[in-house]
Amino acid sequence: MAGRNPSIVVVGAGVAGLSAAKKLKEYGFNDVTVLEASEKVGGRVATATLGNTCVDTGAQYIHGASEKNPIYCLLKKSGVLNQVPEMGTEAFYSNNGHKVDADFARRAYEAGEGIIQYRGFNTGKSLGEHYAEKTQGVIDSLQDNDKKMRMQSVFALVGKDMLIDVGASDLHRISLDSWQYYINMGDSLNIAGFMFQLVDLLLEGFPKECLLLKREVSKIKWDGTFSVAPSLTPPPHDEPLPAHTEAASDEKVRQYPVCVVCENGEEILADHVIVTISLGCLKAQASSLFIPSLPTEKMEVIDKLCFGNIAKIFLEYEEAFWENEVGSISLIYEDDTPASVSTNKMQWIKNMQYFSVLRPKERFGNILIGWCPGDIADLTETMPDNELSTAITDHLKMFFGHSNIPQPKSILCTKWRSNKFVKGSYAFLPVGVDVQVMDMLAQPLTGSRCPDEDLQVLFAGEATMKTLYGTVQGALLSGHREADRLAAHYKKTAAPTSTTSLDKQN
Ligand SMILES: Cc1cc2nc3c(=O)[nH]c(=O)nc-3n(C[C@H](O)[C@H](O)[C@H](O)COP(=O)(O)OP(=O)(O)OC[C@H]3O[C@@H](n4cnc5c(N)ncnc54)[C@H](O)[C@@H]3O)c2cc1C
Repeated sequence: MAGRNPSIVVVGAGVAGLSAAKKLKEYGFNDVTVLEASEKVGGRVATATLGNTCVDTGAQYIHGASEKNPIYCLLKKSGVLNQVPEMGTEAFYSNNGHKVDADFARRAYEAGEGIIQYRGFNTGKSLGEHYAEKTQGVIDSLQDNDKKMRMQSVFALVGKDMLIDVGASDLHRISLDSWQYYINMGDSLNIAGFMFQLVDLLLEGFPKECLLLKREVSKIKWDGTFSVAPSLTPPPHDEPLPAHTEAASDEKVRQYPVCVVCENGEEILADHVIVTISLGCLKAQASSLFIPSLPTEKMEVIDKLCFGNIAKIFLEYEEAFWENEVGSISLIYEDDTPASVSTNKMQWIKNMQYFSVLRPKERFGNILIGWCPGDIADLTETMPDNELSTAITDHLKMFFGHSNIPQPKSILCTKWRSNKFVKGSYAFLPVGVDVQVMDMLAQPLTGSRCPDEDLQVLFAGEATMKTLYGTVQGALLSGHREADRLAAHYKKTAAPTSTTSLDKQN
């Protein structure tokens, strides 16, 4: 196969799919087709309109805003980061209707973060077990009962926020060893309202005709021999149609090992397919999507890994009821304890403890984003807007200690779990599963005729990166990894481009 111009299909136009396609083009592969099921590109980097504003319904933080992070570098180079405002201050309120001393809350919060961000190495324990044990140690060491209570409630807040970071419903389900290979690229930077520009940057220079929207892939047939008559063989997208010559009609029938079938009946033959659909979609469809079926080990990994969910609830107000410099509002239940950090659908509102402010006001108006995790996010997706709006308003009134908090003029709740083409937010590692299984998910499938050489089905996407899963940079680098794999296969080297220097860091 080496020596011929391979046909490569990329399934999914999220960050992983787009970055794979862009990198393949940079390597000089010129028969690359991206098939995207929905009518938009970007996947979990997404926007929606609220009032007159465009909001990021998916990713909005650069986790690790440093030169080590290719997303940070890309957005910095393009000037996007110059538009991002300061984060703003943190405000804390208690369910007694009082403001909590921000210095105390911040210090207690940092102490809790120090404990919860522990990286376990083959402990086999849950994050919940570890967190309850270590925070109890700190609380026991305090003399003052009032301080014990206050500290405990902030530790619980840290635990609840962690559920949002992971997309889970219970700290006891999350493996303490989740981050043993994780690359810490630095502090997080909130770029709410600006993340989507990343998608435009990834699309730059990518031929539009190679990107096919509303193409839901329903079958990936591999390890076969598929062919079209020579005259029907489609030319690479950026080449003109060949003149119909003697040589062309003498050409042998070209054979491909892969046939990608779309829901609309279209079939695209390929030498390689890079599958970038989410773990949530793999869980739902892997058993019927691939013909022949995926190997048992890969199916087991898909089954074992968890795919969480979070909801972002955008609340737009006529006037802000928070102070101008505030960037986030945290709500503390005084009787919460770190040992009890898990969700309870009957009391779902108790997991609406974190609100970020969409800044700057001049650009976005008065918008708060309420966040909630796991099964609470699943629940809010199903709730009518007016019910959500009333419950959240009453909740805020209780914490702010006054009744003149208005109803939002508009509300928008994300629906990632019910999104057929995503089915949740991001992957997480449950207790008892070794994070190295993500390497198995990333393992390509080779044809049975020539297993050492015949790369056919490749896998990218955030859940295939044990060092960076759940992030945009994880998705981007997984796409590059698979493009590099094909380039190595064909012994190609990348043409020097603007993004190449970023990739070298990895
Ligand atoms: C609410 C939310 C907040 C987040 N916040 C952050 C954050 O602040 N920072 C951060 O770094 N990360 C964040 N993430 C995670 C980050 O967005 C993802 O890790 C990343 O975008 C995943 O990219 P991907 O390409 O792997 O997958 P996806 O974005 O899911 O792309 C897969 C694509 O495949 C398409 N597809 C699915 N099925 C088919 C099919 N059968 N045929 C064809 N196409 C198909 C989908 O439509 C989709 O476009 C967040 C995610 C969510 C949901």
